Amino acid sequence: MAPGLSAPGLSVEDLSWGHTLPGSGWRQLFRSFSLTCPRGQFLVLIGSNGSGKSTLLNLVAGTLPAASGRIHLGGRPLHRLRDHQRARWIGRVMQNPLEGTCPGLTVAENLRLAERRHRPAFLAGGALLGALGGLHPDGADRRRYRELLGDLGLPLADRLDEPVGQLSGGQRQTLSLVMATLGSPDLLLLDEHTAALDPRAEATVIELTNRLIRQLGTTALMVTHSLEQALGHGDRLVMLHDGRPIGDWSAAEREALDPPSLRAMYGAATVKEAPCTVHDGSPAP
Ligand SMILES: Nc1ncnc2c1ncn2[C@@H]1O[C@H](COP(=O)(O)OP(=O)(O)OP(=O)(O)O)[C@@H](O)[C@H]1O
Repeated sequence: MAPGLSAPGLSVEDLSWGHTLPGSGWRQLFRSFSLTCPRGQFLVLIGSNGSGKSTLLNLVAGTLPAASGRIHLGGRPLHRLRDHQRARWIGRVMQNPLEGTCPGLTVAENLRLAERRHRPAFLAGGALLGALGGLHPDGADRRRYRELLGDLGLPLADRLDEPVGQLSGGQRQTLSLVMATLGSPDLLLLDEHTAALDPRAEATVIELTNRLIRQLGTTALMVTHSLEQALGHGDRLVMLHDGRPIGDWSAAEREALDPPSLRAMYGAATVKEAPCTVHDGSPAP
């Protein structure tokens, strides 16, 4: 388990959110949902289709407004911040490699863009000033990026001037991950970020994911459908069903599980009811 796990990380309290169903029905997906992750915890989220995994990430990221509830990150009330303020503290990688990067811009320009997102423009004397200059990376930027990518052992270090549209899906997802973690965000949200990759690229991206999370001490929520990933990565595994946590295991407790036992739990009929509130990865009573 990562060090410093007693510091405040992510806290979701009493979250409610629902959606209309085809026709005129209503489904209350999250009802008084709470989840606490100490700082630096790497939490893996699994669950059947429609169980609310991506929605939970969207609610935490603020891209979907919650009907009610409070979300704090490192003690900051995320639910009260504006989008650009939240973006400073949260890095995110989506499932589709095309979503996290701008294909027409080069690798260096994409990195520059990500850097600016984490340190947005500010007002001084009535004028809007870019905290880090323009979009075009200068010599110092390029040296920094080459060093960063080189230190991470990524061949992208030699491809700074290539348009991102020319990279493979795996390379784009690698770049998305580096971009998402560039400003050392307090929270990293990973939404099935390896699902569209071939096994080799998946292994590269998941290894880099582990390394970056540990290096930066970032709290992370990773959604996956891969039971192998769920059983092999992270400090804690939570299973959602119908907007409720129905399993919550520490890395040590997870060792008693295997893919067939997890798969069996996906069927609601075989699932033991669990309370809506889970804290710190301790086993549900
Ligand atoms: N913005 C939205 N408006 C209305 N309904 C939504 C919205 N976002 C999600 N939903 C609905 O909420 C439910 C949960 O969706 P969600 O994408 O969170 O599931 P999931 O667990 O991530 O599933 P999957 O594994 O298939 O990606 C679904 O029924 C979905 O249709």
